[in-house]
Parts: sequence; C-alpha cells; structure tokens
Amino acid sequence: MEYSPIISNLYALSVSPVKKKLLVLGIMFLLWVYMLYSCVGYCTSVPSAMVDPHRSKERTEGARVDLVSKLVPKKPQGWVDLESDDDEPSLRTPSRDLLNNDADTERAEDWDELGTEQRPPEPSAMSTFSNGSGTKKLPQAIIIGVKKGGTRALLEFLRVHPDVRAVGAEPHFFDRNYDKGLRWYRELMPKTLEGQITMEKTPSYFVTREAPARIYAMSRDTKLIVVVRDPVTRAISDYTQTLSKKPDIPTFESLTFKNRSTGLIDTSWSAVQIGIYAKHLDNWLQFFPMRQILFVSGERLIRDPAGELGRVQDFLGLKRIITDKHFYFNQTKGFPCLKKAEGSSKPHCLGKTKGRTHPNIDPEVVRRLRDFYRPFNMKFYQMTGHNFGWN
Ligand SMILES: Nc1ncnc2c1ncn2[C@@H]1O[C@H](COP(=O)(O)OS(=O)(=O)O)[C@@H](OP(=O)(O)O)[C@H]1O
Repeated sequence: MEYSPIISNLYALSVSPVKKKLLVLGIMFLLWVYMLYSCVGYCTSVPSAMVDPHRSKERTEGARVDLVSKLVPKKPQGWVDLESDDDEPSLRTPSRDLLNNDADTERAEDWDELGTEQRPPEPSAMSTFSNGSGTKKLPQAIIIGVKKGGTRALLEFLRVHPDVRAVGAEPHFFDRNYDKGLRWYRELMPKTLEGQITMEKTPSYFVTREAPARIYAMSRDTKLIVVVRDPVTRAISDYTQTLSKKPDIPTFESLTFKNRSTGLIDTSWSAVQIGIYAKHLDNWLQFFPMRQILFVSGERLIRDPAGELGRVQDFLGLKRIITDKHFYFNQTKGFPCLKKAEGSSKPHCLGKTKGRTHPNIDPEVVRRLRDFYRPFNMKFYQMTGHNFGWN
C-alpha cells in the first residue's frame, strides 16, 4: 500500500504529540492571519462604500455652490479682510489694520495638558482604526465667532460630548478657502456615526460679509453659535495677541483713534470693528432667523461653563451630558478647565495662547471706547433679547 507524503507526515505526527501541538498552533496562526486580513479589507472598504450614496447629494451641493459663486463674489469687495494673515495689500485696510494675523488658527500650544503626555495633533493609528466607521459630513453646526470671545474653550468643552465630533483646526472655508469647494471642506471633517453632530469653529466668519450667504447655500438649516465678549476687553485681547507676535506695533491707545485730540475712534481698525456686533449680526439676519443663532456669553463661559454648555447642548438638540462634574477651576490659569478632555483621562486646560496678560490701557481711552460701543451694545441686546451686561 502506497502512502502519500501528507498521510505519512500525519502518521508521523500521530506518534509525536509535540509535533501535533505545533501543527494545531500553526493552523490557528494561519486562521488568525486570515481573519485579520479579512478585517482590514472590510474596514478599508466600508467608508468608501458608505460614501457612495452621498455622491448624488454631493452633485446637488456642487450645483448650489455654483449658484452661490455666481451670486456671491469670491473675494470681499469694499470690506476689510479682518482676519487674513496673508500679505496681499489689496485685501487690507492700509496701515491701520494691524491686528491681521493668523493667531486664530488652531495650534498645538492652544491646548495644554496638565500631565506629561502631549495631546497628539492627529489621531493615532489606533484611534483611526477604532474611528474607521462612519462618514464625513458637512457641519450641521458652526461656531462662527467672535475672535477672542472664548471660541476655543467652547469647542473643546463641546468635544467632550459623545455626540459631537469636531475638526480641531479652523478651516476658514467660508472666508479664505471657499474656492476649494465643499468636497475639500467635507474632507476636513471627522467621521461621524448616525446621530452625531459635525462641528467646526472659525471666528472670522462672523465678520465676513460673504459668510452668511455661503453657509446658507451649504445648508439653510446650519445652526450658528456666536461667543460674544465685552467688545472693549475683546479689542484689548485681540491687540495683546498681535503684540505677542509683533512687539513693535504702536500702542493700543494710538491705534484706537483716527485723531486722538478729536477723540474720533478708528472704526477701520479691525480690533475696534469686530466689536460692533449689531452691525455684523444684521448681515446674518438677512439669511438666518434668530432662532437658528445661539449667543454664548464669553464672560459666563468662564464664570459658569456648565451653565453655558447646558444652553448650547439644548440648542444643538443634544442630551445634557456635559455638566459641572466635567469642570474644575484652575487657580494658576485663572480659568475653568476640563477634568478629562476628549480621548484622555487627564485634566486639561487651554494653552498659553489663551489668557495672556493684557497690557494696562489708559483708563480714559477705555472710557471713550465704552462710550463708543454703548449704542451698538444696546442695539445688540435688543436684537438678541439678551442683556450681556457690558456697560
Ligand atoms: N476655559 C478657558 N480657558 C482659557 N481661556 C478661556 C477660557 N474660557 C474663555 N477663555 C477666553 O478665551 C479667549 C480666547 O478666545 P478665542 O479662543 O475665541 O480666541 S481665538 O479667536 O480663537 O484666538 C481668552 O482671551 P484672553 O484672556 O484675552 O487671552 C480667554 O479669556
């Protein structure tokens, strides 16, 4: 009787228990490799398959963008590019617009961990794997302003919510990058599962004349959030930020006035102009009803973060998950911080670019600025139905 080599091997194995075990282990290893291979194949194929149903939607969005492009000029006309940090002189108010800089752009140093571990700027390989499911969607809610209002704190606090997924950096899509198209914009977004909200924050949108029409064209249902702060302290905060990067700029006092002896305020200076909230809001109300815009008090966000977050969660239709249990007041920073941030078990405060010491400003100049803003503030309280108490 002839034996095949396999049978003869098996026969040999039957007499050697050690080899038998080795064979079983080998087979298990091969099965494990096969399963892993299948899973990777599945995981990489799922997102693209899930994106497909959106292709037709994408075309509609593309058509809408074409319409907006026809209706809305891509570059602001007759409007100071309040936020841009590029050096195109045509987009700037000559010499007076000294606060143009890129400091809004999200940076690693905006986020400070009170542990030794650094927060990775990009998701790690592991988190990419675990976040592999879901699809990238255009944001349903945007923090549109205001610069230096507390927008970073609000976004980082909101990210603690399991139903909120947000892009960390400021996309500047509706002001600087509109030419790149909605597909580009959507690609920046994190993947979300059913029921999760996609968000971003770019504070310069609030003062960008084209932004309301452009966001409306993306989706008329977009929820808008504006973090507002006393316009005088906001202006000083804005100036402080620029001073930290350009120490040679003129004093706050000299930039505030067109002519100091006449006391005429220079409204073309972006630090002043951004704070005329009533004027900017008017622009948004041409496209969005008031009920679709939530105003968060920057001052209250520091004093009572859980209270403001409660309002924001209600506005977004989210379960109130973020409560005062999530915050503690950090005496050294002088701000509320998170006991645990998204994806971490350690306490987190915003970094050193938030909460810089403001320079002392001549009290007379502060008083003049308060007088200047008062009627605009009153108008803003009237429009929003909320007294922010800035006087
Ligand atoms: N929790 C917490 N931690 C740190 N800082 C906080 C916090 N809440 C609000 N703020 C205030 O946020 C101000 C910066 O606002 P923004 O994040 O909107 O600035 S930016 O426009 O994105 O550059 C920043 O302004 P400055 O103090 O002038 O630096 C802070 O006062």
